[in-house]
Amino acid sequence: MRFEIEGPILFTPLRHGDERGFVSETFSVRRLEQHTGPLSVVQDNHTLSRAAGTLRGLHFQAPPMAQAKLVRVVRGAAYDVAVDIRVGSPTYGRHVGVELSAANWRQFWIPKGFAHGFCTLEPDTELEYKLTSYYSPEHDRGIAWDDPDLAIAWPHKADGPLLSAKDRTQPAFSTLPAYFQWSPSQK
Ligand SMILES: Cc1cn([C@H]2C[C@H](O)[C@@H](COP(=O)(O)OP(=O)(O)O[C@H]3O[C@H](C)C(=O)[C@H](O)[C@H]3O)O2)c(=O)[nH]c1=O
Repeated sequence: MRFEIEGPILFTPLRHGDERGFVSETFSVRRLEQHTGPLSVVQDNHTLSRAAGTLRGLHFQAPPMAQAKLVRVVRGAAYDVAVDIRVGSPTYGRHVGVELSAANWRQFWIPKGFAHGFCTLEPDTELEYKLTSYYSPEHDRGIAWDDPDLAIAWPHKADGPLLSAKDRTQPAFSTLPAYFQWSPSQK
């Protein structure tokens, strides 16, 4: 599935079931490259968030260490969000939000030029996500999860999400430098 915002892709790999269970090709470069163009995955992350209502985001890495991400939930469920931060994009500042879960088996492709975050919907939620550039703390950047200009309807609890100290103090979207430029031909 594609969205009004050009770039993000949501898809569900097949699960080949039999009486033992199933086999699923959860990652295939040749299949993904048909939609994303040339791909070079260099890192795989696995995160565990113990409490439902844990929110990690909104994060991205600045060029030249910008990352495209392929996200899936292997246990539990999460509301996963990608925000268009490509200056000049007709959908600049708008976001796509999707529910990813071990049950729905969905995967979410988030190209470079997007900030990423998720809020868990169940306890002990685990995500695995593939990255096209290595982690670089010096290039780690963020935007406030609750920025009014982004107006993301996070499914956190009434008393607010569980956040890292870093995520409690991320800058406002309006202060974001032009890290990414949009171009019509971009995949
Ligand atoms: C992301 C990352 C973190 N770390 C270390 C650095 C810290 O010692 C510890 C926690 O890092 P941080 O608080 O940045 O982790 P998250 O809040 O989950 O950050 C991630 O959250 C959102 C969802 C993202 O898409 C990014 O991958 C990333 O920004 O793991 C590493 O060693 N390698 C890594 O790739």
